[in-house]
Amino acid sequence: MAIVNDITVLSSGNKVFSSVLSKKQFFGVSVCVPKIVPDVRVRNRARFVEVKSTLQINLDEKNVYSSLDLDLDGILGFDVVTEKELKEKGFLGLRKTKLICTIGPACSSFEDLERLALGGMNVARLNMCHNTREWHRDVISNIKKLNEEKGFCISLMIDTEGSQMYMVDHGIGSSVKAEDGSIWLFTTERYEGSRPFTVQAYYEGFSEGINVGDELVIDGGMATFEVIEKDGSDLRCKCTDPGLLLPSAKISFWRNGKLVEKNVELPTLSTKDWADIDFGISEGVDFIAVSFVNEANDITLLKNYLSTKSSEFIKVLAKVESLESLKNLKDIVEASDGIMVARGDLGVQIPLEQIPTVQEAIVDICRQLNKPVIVASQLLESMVEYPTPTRAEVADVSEAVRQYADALMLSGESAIGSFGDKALSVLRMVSNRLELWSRAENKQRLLSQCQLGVSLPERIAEQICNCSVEMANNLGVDAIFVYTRHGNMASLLSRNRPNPPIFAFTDKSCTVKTLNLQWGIIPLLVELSEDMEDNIHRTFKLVKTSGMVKKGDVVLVVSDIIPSSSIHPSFQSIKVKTIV
Ligand SMILES: Nc1ncnc2c1ncn2[C@@H]1O[C@H](COP(=O)(O)OP(=O)(O)O)[C@@H](O)[C@H]1O
Ligand SMILES: C=C(OP(=O)(O)O)C(=O)O
Ligand SMILES: [K+]
Ligand SMILES: [Mg+2]
Repeated sequence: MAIVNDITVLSSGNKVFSSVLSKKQFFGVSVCVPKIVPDVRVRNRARFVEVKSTLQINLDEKNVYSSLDLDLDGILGFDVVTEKELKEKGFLGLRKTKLICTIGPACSSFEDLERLALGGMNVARLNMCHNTREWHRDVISNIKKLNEEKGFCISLMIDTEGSQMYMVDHGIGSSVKAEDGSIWLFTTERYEGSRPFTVQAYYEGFSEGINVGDELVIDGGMATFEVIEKDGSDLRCKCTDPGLLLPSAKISFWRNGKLVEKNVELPTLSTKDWADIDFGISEGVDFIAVSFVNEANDITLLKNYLSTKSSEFIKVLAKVESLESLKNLKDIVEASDGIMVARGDLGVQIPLEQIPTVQEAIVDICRQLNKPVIVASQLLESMVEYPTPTRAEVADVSEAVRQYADALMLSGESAIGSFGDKALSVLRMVSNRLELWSRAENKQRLLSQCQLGVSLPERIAEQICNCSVEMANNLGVDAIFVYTRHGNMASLLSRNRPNPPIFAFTDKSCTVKTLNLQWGIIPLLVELSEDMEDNIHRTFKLVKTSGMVKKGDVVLVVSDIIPSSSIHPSFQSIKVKTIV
């Protein structure tokens, strides 16, 4: 069977072909068949079209005629990056840990984004704290273009600004040093330019409830002051631990070694956040990450809002970055569609030495409760400036992978750094390495699971997934195939962190985008019918034609498509199939 690669031109006169293609959402696709091939497999935007019925194609420019058979049910939505990885490394070499890049001025052009896409970016994050909506809109349109025209599968996430206490500025744009014993005024007064030993505080109520004797800490320990006088809403403070004051540095207050919680006074979603959320809805993003979540209700409120806008398919992620969110962790995890361990701000609200254990606990509870979890901030911070990471950073990334986080996130490394691509490749290589190592070490170890399902069908689905993973690991199968509409079964499989990759076949593009964030899942868009035998038959044929599997490969098949009609019985099952 011949493969036509690098398909570029379709003569404009070829109405038949383009209309047939557009029926399958191949909008604006151009195809050129360079020579007459009797049995041709057309590779198109990394989707495989199986050739069957006859079409006469006339390519004027090249004056070539060819006869193609197109089986239009036979399209496999495979993204170019996974396809390449699969060819190079085989099933077990596929990376399980997903990668997120924050998009900023250093990586926002189409070419920059394409490089990140090729480097394995699964999700692009837009931090609404920075830049204009127009700027973000351009990035979104570039990402969509990459997906549509270049065969990538990148999901989109917006991250709300939230309300937070920070210094507006000390007026000079760069950092200033606070010397030991120096006296500084933290004021809510607004003025232009700089005043010596004066810092503008962003939030009007920043000093409410603060007493003389309390500690004012900059950026989780960069510098520390003691409050020596209150003057209206201003605070006069003496530097007790010298350090740097960076523009927009974060402020926290401490009393007797405990955080004075100011965050709870502020609304989790500000007026600007709601406007950004509306922007996200209209742009069709896949995830909204909510900053400074304090309680489950913050998430429920947004989820309810999304359903009134018929946008409930947008997944809501809670950023755990306040002391309050740690107190309400389980409820927040249950209410949300996923969690981000936002270590940047978390490190301002809890002592730094607690971050590693808190991270491990959050990652574990999320996996138990079947919610994807992202480890974020400062993973490779030194790479904002330097082309290689520190050994300690590599150890930190490895630890997050070893803990089985679903995804790792780059912030400044990609947004403003000069070595974003390199930082991404460090994440990719460290993930791959650690995953291989974990697999070798933990071969027979099953992860402990709590029971989530309440109803019998829910419990059956859960048991099927737990047992499937045990079987898959014990039998050493090459891949797990799961048929899933909303991704539930795929995610229950992923919760068990199996050795082989999970190929999730779904007919919903929003499910594809959601599953992109989850550990070990390769989502594939296909047409699914209610006849499961037919689905299996068709997809197996497709994966064989695409060269994805070869003779002798063993695949474990799991399904939870529950038909709406009674013609086909409910189909929840496990099968093991050998490719013939
Ligand atoms: N869309 C953007 N436009 C301009 N700069 C950005 C953008 N996104 C991120 N940045 C820059 O990258 C840095 C790191 O990003 P991030 O960690 O998301 O934000 P922050 O540091 O504000 O928490 C930011 O401090 C900011 O300087
Ligand atoms: C990811 C984080 O949030 P942001 O970058 O928006 O401050 C964080 O605080 O770690
Ligand atoms: K943010
Ligand atoms: Mg934060």
